[in-house]
Amino acid sequence: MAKSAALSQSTHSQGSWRDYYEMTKPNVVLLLLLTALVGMCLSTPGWLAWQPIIAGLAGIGALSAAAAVINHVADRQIDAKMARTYHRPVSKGKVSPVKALSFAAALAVAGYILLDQAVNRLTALLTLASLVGYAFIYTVYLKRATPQNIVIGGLAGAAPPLLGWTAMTGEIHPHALLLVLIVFTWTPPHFWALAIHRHKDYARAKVPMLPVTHGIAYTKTSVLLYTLLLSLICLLPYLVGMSHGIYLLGSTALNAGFLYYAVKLKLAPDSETKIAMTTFKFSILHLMVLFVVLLIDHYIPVSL
Ligand code: HEM
Ligand SMILES: CC(C)=CCC/C(C)=C/CC/C(C)=C/COP(=O)(O)OP(=O)(O)O
Repeated sequence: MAKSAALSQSTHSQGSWRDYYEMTKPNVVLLLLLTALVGMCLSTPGWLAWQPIIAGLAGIGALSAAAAVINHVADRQIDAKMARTYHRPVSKGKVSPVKALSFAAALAVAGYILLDQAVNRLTALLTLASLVGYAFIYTVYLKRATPQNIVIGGLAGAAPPLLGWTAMTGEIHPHALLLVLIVFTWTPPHFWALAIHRHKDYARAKVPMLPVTHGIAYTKTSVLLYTLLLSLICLLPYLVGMSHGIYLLGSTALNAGFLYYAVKLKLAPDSETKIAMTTFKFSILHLMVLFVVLLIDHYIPVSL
């Protein structure tokens, strides 16, 4: 379903607010903000002041959204070749690259100034570094260069718990890095499950994602091994005394679920990719509930 013709630069219309909203990848940004909020709450024993929470989330959200918009511009040719993405506003020609980049610049400048002035400079700089990591290092370079693109590039998407933590304390704490490590390890099985389902898309667009370069069987094994690694890493918050009983039980149940799907995926025939999509969807539920459980456990510390 190649739609390269849709790239025609002469057909740009105004683009509706919906197009601009879609370019910010709102669902992804919402989950990123949940992980940032949990980083904020876990940084401090008691209740938090509202002002840095609101300013921190607005600033991190604006810079994340800006990164997503830049991704739409940088990837417009790739997106136009894939069934999943050909309808995106920039690849379809509904919003011009210049307008999209102006929107991204406005979001990025507003977000940076907000973080720098109303939160702290460390958080502003780390969030800007995450934008550069995702929008430029991952999107422009790694994505086209190596099947390890999302492993390395995943660091930017994993940063928000640390950004939330530094927003509250102004310091980089090992516990915050542990939360980053959890999201970092979660990213490969999250993405490769989808990439298995969409491997033909990526092959057509000549993007060297793991299922394209190393095959479906190897990618399934990688999903399973990273999910196993994730289950072990998720034990660390309990083992270092950062989290308690509710977290141990909740995270164990969630990781058992993720492992169940990863094993089912590995055992399914390579031609059957529906289970890959189920695994991908579960990965999103997994991370969302895991961070909610971290939050509940922080305020209700039950000893086990
Ligand atoms: C380099 C790292 C990552 C890659 C390559 C990646 C890739 C993807 C892709 C290709 C999709 C499908 C989007 C679509 O359906 O059009 C997706 C969906 C999603 N991702 Fe990721 N992801 C990454 C990191 C993250 C992180 C860190 C989070 C949140 C903490 C996240 C949250 C989500 C959510 C919530 C969706 C569903 C979006 C929707 O339904 O609109 N992802 N991801
Ligand atoms: C400031 C900060 C925290 C920045 C991080 C921003 C961010 C939106 C991270 C999420 C990662 C993500 C959705 C990758 C998919 O990109 P893709 O191009 O591989 O997927 P696509 O084909 O769906 O566009």
